[in-house]
Amino acid sequence: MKITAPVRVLGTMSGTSLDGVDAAIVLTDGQRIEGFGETGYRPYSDAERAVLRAALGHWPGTPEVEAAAEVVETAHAELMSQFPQADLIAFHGQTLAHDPRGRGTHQAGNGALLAEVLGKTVIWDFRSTDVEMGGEGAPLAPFYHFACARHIGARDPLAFLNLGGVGNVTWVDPSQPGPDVPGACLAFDTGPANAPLNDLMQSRLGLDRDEDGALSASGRIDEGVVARFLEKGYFLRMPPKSLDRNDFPDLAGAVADLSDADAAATLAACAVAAVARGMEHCPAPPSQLLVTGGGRFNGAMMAGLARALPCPVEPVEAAGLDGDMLEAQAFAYLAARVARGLPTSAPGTTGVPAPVGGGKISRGGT
Ligand SMILES: Nc1ncnc2c1ncn2[C@@H]1O[C@H](COP(=O)(O)OP(=O)(O)OP(=O)(O)O)[C@@H](O)[C@H]1O
Ligand SMILES: CC(=O)N[C@H]1[C@@H]2OC[C@@H](O2)[C@@H](O)[C@@H]1O[C@H](C)C(=O)O
Repeated sequence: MKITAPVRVLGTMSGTSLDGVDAAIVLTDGQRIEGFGETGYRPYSDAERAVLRAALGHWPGTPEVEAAAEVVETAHAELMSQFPQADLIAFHGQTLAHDPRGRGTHQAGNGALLAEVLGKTVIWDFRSTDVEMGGEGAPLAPFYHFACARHIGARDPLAFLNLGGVGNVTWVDPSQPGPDVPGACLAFDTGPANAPLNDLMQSRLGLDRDEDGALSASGRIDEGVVARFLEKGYFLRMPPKSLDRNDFPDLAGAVADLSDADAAATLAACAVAAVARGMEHCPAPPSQLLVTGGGRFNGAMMAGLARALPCPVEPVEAAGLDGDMLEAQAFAYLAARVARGLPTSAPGTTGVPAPVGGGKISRGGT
């Protein structure tokens, strides 16, 4: 479909936390955000999550990935069918393995199949082209962060932080003419965010997460563990740079001897310290840090960020945005850009040598 005016794009995202699929409608022409529409969520069942978890780190062609793809496709088809009003659909899929400098990047799920089942145009496989062109393939939300900065009327540089399973930050200068020009965006993954804490809660207490960060807030931070964590090579690399969910396998072992509360406090502090270290790369001090993703509900992480950073730290809701849906919206926005032939990443966001548009377009119906 050729976009010339704003269309209703349904964006979907299945994040590294493996909790479920988010869906959100954005009215956009791929440049401006004209409005927001309905949203939805389809959680994975425990059995489905186990299939996804078993496929983490595996590559296409393995039975683990095939089983995961089926789970992802079924969940997305169910959720997407609840949005008959969508003109266009964005399907991110589930990242199972991400190794941009080695084997590439893989998001499970076949968008062509979804296009056929739903009878609508589906845009998918957003990351491969960027990686093929020498980029990190992630993060991809930054161009949408730029559009959000414009949408909320920001004039001074600001930063968006996503605290999902992994953390990623985008420094944005909304006074630039577009997200792909040099100096408009600097983005990268900050480090592990909720994933190690979730894994700790699961293995020690059989819980999915540290609700509101209560356990983290009750413990004592082991500063030695945090200091050793910051010595990892990843933090010495200049951005742009990206991570796979399980790129810090030693972190669980580093808190193994601590009490539940102290281990949780220390893992939350590692997530915060990684962000604070990352923010040192900002080209100019941001006027504020707007936090999206589930970690904005973790009181210990938010308090830690407020202590560590010189600028105000607030959830994106403070600016009228929806922190539960921002990433699903981001892929809706990127799909509109793909449909228009506009770039979706740039040297400042993924390290790709020149702005590039990713995404496969699969047409459904007649
Ligand atoms: N009320 C809450 N209290 C504490 N933590 C929470 C709460 N709600 C969500 N979280 C944390 O946020 C995580 C989900 O965040 P989100 O949905 O942003 O991640 P994701 O999109 O799966 O990951 P990514 O952005 O890395 O792909 C949960 O797994 C949990 O750790
Ligand atoms: C390879 C991949 O799926 N990366 C995710 C992950 O989750 C957070 C962080 O790591 C970010 O790089 C990215 O997701 C967001 C939505 C992005 O591309 O902007």
